[in-house]
Amino acid sequence: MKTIRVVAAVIRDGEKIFATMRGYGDFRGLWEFPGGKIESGETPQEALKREIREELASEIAVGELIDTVEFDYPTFHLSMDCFWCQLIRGNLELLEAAEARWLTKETLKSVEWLPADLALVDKIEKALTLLPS
Ligand SMILES: Nc1nc2c([nH]c(=O)n2[C@H]2C[C@H](O)[C@@H](COP(=O)(O)OP(=O)(O)OP(=O)(O)O)O2)c(=O)[nH]1
Ligand SMILES: [Mg+2]
Repeated sequence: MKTIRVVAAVIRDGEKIFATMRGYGDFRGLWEFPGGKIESGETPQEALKREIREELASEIAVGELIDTVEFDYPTFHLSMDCFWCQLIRGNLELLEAAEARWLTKETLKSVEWLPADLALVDKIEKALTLLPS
């Protein structure tokens, strides 16, 4: 099975996390973290900054790796590096996504996530619970 290498940005602002809904394709209507496929010659961090420019017309700072998600979809294997990120510049314009929300630990599971994201969302929920208040 072919492996697709993807990077995803978990953009955090205090207690809130930014999530987007896919507006097209097989996963239309499901929620994800913005990002996309790593192109040849790019580091994951470079790919992520490029994707956020392309999808959201914004600049991010890429922080620590949260997790590398490994997930078998029916037609491909997904290997996805997920990073904590912060917005540096721009207004997170939805150039591709159908919808976006800032979610808190209370509302993180109120949207329907892509199947590969469920374990990651658990990890993020725990991290948000441990934030100093
Ligand atoms: N960006 C992103 N992709 C995810 C997540 N979870 C998940 O299973 N995926 C899958 C869906 C896609 O099959 C794959 C790559 O995502 P993508 O469609 O964003 O790639 P891309 O931005 O390069 O878009 P394209 O040019 O290929 O249309 O990763 C997630 O949280 N964020
Ligand atoms: Mg994308």
